[in-house]
Amino acid sequence: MEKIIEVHGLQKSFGKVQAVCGIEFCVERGKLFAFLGPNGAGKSTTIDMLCTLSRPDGGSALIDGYELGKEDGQIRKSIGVVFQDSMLDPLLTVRENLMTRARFYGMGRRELRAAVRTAAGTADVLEFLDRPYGKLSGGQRRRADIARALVHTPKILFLDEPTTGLDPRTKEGVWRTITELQRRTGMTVFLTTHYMEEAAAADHIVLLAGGKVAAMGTPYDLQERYSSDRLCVKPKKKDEFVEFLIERGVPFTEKAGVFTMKLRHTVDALPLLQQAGDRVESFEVLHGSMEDVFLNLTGGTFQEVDGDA
Ligand SMILES: Nc1ncnc2c1ncn2[C@@H]1O[C@H](COP(=O)(O)OP(=O)(O)OP(=O)(O)O)[C@@H](O)[C@H]1O
Repeated sequence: MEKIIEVHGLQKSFGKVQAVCGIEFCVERGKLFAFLGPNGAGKSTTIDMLCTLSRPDGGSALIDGYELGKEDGQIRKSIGVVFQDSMLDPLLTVRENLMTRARFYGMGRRELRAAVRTAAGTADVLEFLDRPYGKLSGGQRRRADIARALVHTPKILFLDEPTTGLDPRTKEGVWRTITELQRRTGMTVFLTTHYMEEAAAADHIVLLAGGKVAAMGTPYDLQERYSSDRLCVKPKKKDEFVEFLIERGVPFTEKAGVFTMKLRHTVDALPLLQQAGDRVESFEVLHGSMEDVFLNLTGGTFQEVDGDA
């Protein structure tokens, strides 16, 4: 697979605060890449450096084959960026905003109109193209922000928390726009998000904590390594079930009459349930989630999860 972003030992400090501490990672071309981490982990600082907005203190990065710090003009042509705070003029219509942006790229009149039409179609803003940006709803604004970032058909689209602050339905709509545009155009999308269901849809994840890479991999890899499935059992007789678990040395927790046991693999529930037989009134197997991965890795203990059952 071809790498479109390669980051080596990137560092940035603000006074005594080491925001980014020598991170290393790659992003493959055409993928949906999620950059995760708790507040203050260093995500925005990293994005600012990769987007040529702030100068790294050390390390290097190649973006679409161009060297950060030496070929920044080329990098700016290769990327589109949607920041947490919008850059559009509230008094201008969406079309006027997009035209203004497109002029930066030295397009001729015809090319300009076509670029605006394509970006508007891709980001699903055609319906309100001639309305002032300041009069749009939160979800419409986010789509217009995305259209602005697409106007010069970038190879990489950076989205810094694109769905934060939107109601669940609007969030779902904006998220659909992003995933559809990524699938249709094959564009590389570099996303930061605090929503784990969005992260779970990514092709690859890098999780940052305290300015360092805490983990990386596919959502599946991370869930396998840093979360565990759980078997929850409601027994017929509590005392008998406790005895059964202790006899077999199975660690458990109990809350309101429901016993929870960690599983290394989902199928490990089967022998335990078979042995427990009619001691069990009801049960369910809960799968490890990206939420668990995030909490395990950012809770201060960077330990791989051990299955206990
Ligand atoms: N311009 C700045 N001046 C001083 N400190 C800064 C500056 N920008 C960021 N920091 C500090 O650097 C650290 C990383 O911040 P950053 O904004 O990159 O985190 P983040 O992962 O993007 O967080 P969030 O999820 O809240 O957006 C934090 O401790 C922050 O306070």
